[in-house]
Amino acid sequence: MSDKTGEATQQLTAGCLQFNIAMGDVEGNLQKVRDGLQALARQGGRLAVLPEMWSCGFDYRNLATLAAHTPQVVETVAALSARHDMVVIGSLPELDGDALYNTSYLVDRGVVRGRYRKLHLFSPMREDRYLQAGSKTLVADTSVGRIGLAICYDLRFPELFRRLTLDGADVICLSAQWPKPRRDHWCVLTRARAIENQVFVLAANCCGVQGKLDFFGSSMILSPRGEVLAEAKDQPCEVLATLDKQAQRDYRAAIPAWHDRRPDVYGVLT
Ligand SMILES: O=C(O)CCC(=O)C(=O)O
Repeated sequence: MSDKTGEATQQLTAGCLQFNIAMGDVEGNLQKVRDGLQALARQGGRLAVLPEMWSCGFDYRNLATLAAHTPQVVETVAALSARHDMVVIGSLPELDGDALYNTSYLVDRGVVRGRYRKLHLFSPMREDRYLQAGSKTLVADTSVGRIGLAICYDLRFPELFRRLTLDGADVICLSAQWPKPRRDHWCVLTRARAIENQVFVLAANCCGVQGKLDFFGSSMILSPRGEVLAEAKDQPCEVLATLDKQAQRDYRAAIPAWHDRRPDVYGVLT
């Protein structure tokens, strides 16, 4: 599919942490992540994906104050990722000057390898009034392979996932707070993005109630064939699966949709 595989690990144990995000409670949420990463590490996890805005939720009124904690939160996550020999990905509020972003941080064994600012802000919930949109995609080489990042509503934009795959991602990690009643969209779209790009998709959602919103969980790990390798129910938990990179390469060779594309006719993506 791409010669930029960034191949590091043939068999990768990877997981999503699903929990109930307590609005505004940075220390409480951080403790859930400490516990969850430890549980994943005990089961051999080398890659962990956390939900969207996991440190505090969308507490818009206090977001600038809460975002001021983010550098410290990222430092703590970096220390945990080093201790557990892990790549950890999840979105947090980021304050840059006066601007606030919904930013996914990719931390690899103690080092921040990249940041991705959410491109598509969810206007039905006024995210675009409080936050600035990013303007760049991110695919990074890590100790577990080449990883592309996306956040929640981004899932509805196949062009982004195609771009990440064109840039060599073999795993795409999505942090989300995807509420009821749109579970069917979540299930279909995570699967579609995996199948159409022949990538692994790790999609971490939150669960429980936050204000008026009720979250169904269903964090997912999908194979490049679209098989559901692991799926959470609606309670706090971690889900894990083994990602077989050789099987991914074999499948891409067997169904060579990538080579058979016709961007000369229909696409500007090259
Ligand atoms: O697209 C959806 O249905 C949910 C998106 C969302 O809640 C978000 O991006 O925060």
